[in-house]
Amino acid sequence: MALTVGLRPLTRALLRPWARVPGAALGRPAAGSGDGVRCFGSPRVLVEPDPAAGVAVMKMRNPPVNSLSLEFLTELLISLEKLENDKTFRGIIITSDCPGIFSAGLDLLEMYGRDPAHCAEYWKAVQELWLRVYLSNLVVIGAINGISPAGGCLLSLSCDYRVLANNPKYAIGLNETLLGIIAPFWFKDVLVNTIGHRAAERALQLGFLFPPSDALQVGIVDQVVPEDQVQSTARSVMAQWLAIPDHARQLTKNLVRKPTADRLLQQRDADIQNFVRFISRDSIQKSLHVYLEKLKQKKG
Ligand SMILES: CC/C=C\CCC/C=C/C(=O)SCCNC(=O)CCNC(=O)[C@H](O)C(C)(C)COP(=O)(O)OP(=O)(O)OC[C@H]1O[C@@H](n2cnc3c(N)ncnc32)[C@H](O)[C@@H]1OP(=O)(O)O
Repeated sequence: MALTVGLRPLTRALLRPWARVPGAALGRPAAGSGDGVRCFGSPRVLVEPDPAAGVAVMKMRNPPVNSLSLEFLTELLISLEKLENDKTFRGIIITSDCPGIFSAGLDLLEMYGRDPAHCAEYWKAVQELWLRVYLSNLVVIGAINGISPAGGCLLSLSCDYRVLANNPKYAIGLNETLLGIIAPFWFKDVLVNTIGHRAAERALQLGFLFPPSDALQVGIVDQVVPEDQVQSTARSVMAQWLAIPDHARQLTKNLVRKPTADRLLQQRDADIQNFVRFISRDSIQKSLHVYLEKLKQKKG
């Protein structure tokens, strides 16, 4: 899938070929490789390749909470595009390097107090990441090792399979209404596709964040395992998926997912304009302010 990112110079600069990880991560041998295979990535995305298996583990590390800022989204896109275009890889495992947090979702500071042009650029990058993950030709498995609200949940839902760590704190769901905002139609579509219409209707309106047992029951994740088994389980599941011939699996995935993706592809600009109009409203900015203050006060 050819994707073009209409970004400003700052973010375009990040789209240079395959930045190497600075500092300690640079050239660190990939876990379990033992043969000099090197990790690569960018400041916020660490990629551990296992070429023999055809698998790469992509670790998100945008501390403290892996919020999906514009820069982070851009780095994720670069990593995904690189892996997609490298015939070595047939599957990726997306996981977090931030303890207890998979991703806190979209970065509220990219939507609060920003001008319309920035909000538009940000939303375009959010769309781009979703399309890239959702329509990836690779097998994409989410090894969800932390809480995963809103945009973090969308990222998880866009994987082909989700393994969640069994920790009651690791809730997952589209909780936008709790912030006084709404999940866009394509977030909603993916949830409906995953858990069904009625369950999605309740979950979306009430902003449910499902703890692991409920998440499994409703089907928002495929498997719940002890925390120390998340990565190994994701690996075993990957092996099952990779046993299927790529062309057959890819065409089938496309058949199933294309209609959902097309709904956004047919109206991307209108969706951006709608987002900008919505998020710029005084009442929505006030809601975001209140929510951000709550997050601050929680710290005491
Ligand atoms: C038409 C369509 C219109 C709109 C569509 C918009 C769709 C939006 C989708 C989204 O994803 S909105 C984001 C939803 N996310 C959340 O609700 C999660 C909020 N965060 C939390 O609940 C908690 O931070 C936590 C993830 C449970 C982690 O808790 P912890 O106690 O470990 O950390 P703390 O709360 O102290 O946070 C540390 C630090 O990070 C800031 N933070 C947290 N989340 C975000 C975020 N999503 N964006 C930006 N910043 C975030 C938090 O304020 C703290 O900052 P500080 O250190 O400066 O105080």
